[in-house]
Amino acid sequence: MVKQTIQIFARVKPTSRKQPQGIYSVDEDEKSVAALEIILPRDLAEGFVNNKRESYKFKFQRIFDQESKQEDIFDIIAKPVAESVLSGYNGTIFAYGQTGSGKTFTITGGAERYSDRGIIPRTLSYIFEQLQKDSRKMYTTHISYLEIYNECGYDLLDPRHEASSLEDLPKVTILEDPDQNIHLKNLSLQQATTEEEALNLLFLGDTNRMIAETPMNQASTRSHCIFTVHISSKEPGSAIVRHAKLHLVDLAGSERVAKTGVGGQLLTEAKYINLSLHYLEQVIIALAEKHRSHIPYRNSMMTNVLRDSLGGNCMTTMIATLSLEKRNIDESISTCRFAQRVALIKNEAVLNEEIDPRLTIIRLKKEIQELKDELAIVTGEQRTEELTQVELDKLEEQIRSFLEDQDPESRLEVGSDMRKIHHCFHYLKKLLSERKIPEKSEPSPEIKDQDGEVPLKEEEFKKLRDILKQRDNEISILSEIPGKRGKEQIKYQ
Ligand SMILES: Nc1ncnc2c1ncn2[C@@H]1O[C@H](COP(=O)(O)OP(=O)(O)OP(=O)(O)O)[C@@H](O)[C@H]1O
Repeated sequence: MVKQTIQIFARVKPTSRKQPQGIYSVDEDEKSVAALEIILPRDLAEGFVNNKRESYKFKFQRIFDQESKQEDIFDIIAKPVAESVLSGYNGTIFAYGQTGSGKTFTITGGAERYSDRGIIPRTLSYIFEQLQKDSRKMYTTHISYLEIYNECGYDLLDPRHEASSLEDLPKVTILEDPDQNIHLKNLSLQQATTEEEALNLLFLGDTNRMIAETPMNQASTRSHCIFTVHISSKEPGSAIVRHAKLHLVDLAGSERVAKTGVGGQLLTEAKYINLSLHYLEQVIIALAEKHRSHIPYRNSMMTNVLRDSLGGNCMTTMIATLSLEKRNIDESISTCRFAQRVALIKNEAVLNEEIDPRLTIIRLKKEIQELKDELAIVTGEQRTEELTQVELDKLEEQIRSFLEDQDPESRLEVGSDMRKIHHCFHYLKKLLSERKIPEKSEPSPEIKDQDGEVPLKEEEFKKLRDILKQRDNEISILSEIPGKRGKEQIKYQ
């Protein structure tokens, strides 16, 4: 088991306009962590969150400033997570930040240059490279791509996506088993045997992804997307299979509704996004609190799906994307605050191992066959599953002649074949049930007298009474004739 708090990183998006001096500073000198200081411009400070403060300082594992390359992001953030997924642990990387701060650029990448490839294509490339190198194990890789839009789940890899409108597509729903494991109904798992196949699935999903335009961002994604790589591994000959999932999550923009200046459908979307991010925040607050027993995962689809990634069996990393321009200062501070809370959450990642039932059946079948072969050598006859009809008839004939035999010493010899022994009992039971079994006569209970002695039977009693009577007579005769008494006495001596 690996116990670890959620790792938090910050990435600052390059600004197109000339950046006013002193909006933020990065302090990398601190030993294990880096600090990002956001300095409030004088004209903004008044009426802001806390107008007495002039700056806000936030700690991160590392801060990627405007010049950082996609390659650095992969090497430092994603590669260690991909490595632990290859060893059998669950992993999650999620990007959180306001619209246009670079979440999609970081997770998926930009389409213009090859070097702009983001975490997903680079991770796929790395994973397949490692799988090819490792000949000790057999691996299977599947991809799923889930979009959560207005609290409903959609399968981005559903081939009907292009032909149907979103409402006509089957919704992905959450099922919970008795062990509280989450299963997603209607979310397909597509096998990918090569990097190319996996990349094609990513492109297919991205094409299907919901895109809407807002005044703030010309191509802003209004949904949460979870790209998942499922890896199973097994050593040849072993029945133990390891399963690990890697969630790469691009959340919808975290900005507050009021600022985006949208209405109608987009306002509805924004409310849903805000609500689900609010629930995400609630889960994170609950997890960060000590001794809190109830975590409100069930409030939204996203927190349900990411249940393991937040406070569960997973190694999780968050990337706070920041667009540190003057107009975005408040959103940037709120993103950093969110990250500080996330950093308090402890996860416990365990190796996800299970015994493959199919392989166990194959192994047991092989073992049974070997035992049958051994038995056939010892008994000289090939053992089949059931006794044949000829064998059954012969056995029943044997039982009947045993029952008819009057010799008390006679025996029923069927050998050590358990199938024959069982059949004997069944057959005897059948015979007994067909015949009327006489009811047993109850023996008369022995009645004890007051002294606890068992009374004599009537015949014995009669005999003894007669003897007693005879003795009485003799005594009375002897006592009547005194001379005769002495004579008798002499006679007995
Ligand atoms: N680090 C970066 N380097 C160069 N361009 C970037 C960087 N980050 C973002 N961009 C560009 O900024 C624009 C907005 O970025 P992106 O679409 O990734 O934002 P987002 O946070 O995903 O927004 P949304 O919430 O709408 O999904 C894109 O054109 C993207 O190419």
